Amino acid sequence: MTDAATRAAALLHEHRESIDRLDAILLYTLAERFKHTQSVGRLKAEHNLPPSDPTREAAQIARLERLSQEADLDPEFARKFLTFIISEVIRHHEKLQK
Ligand SMILES: O=C(O)C(=O)C[C@]1(C(=O)O)C=C[C@@H](O)C=C1
Repeated sequence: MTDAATRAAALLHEHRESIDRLDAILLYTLAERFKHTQSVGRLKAEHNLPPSDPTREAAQIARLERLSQEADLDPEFARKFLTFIISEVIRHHEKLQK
């Protein structure tokens, strides 16, 4: 291997270590979020509240779009990501209401 290729391989390894560390953070963060939403789902089921709350979602999306601009992340990606997670949460809430 040339020096340049060795340096590139070392850099790739470092980036991949960071990526693995960040993926773990994302996963644990998501698990913690789901613990809170499970509690919300139980509360909603106990009090006959609807699984989804579009007003709350609109506020969350607006906030995330603002944050993603500050964080230099594509706001459209942030919106799709949150919408994907919330749709899974709503599915869990609906199951609790059956
Ligand atoms: O805050 C709520 O009411 C929730 O049920 C949680 C949550 C979310 O995952 O953030 C999920 C569904 C609602 O439509 C809005 C928000």
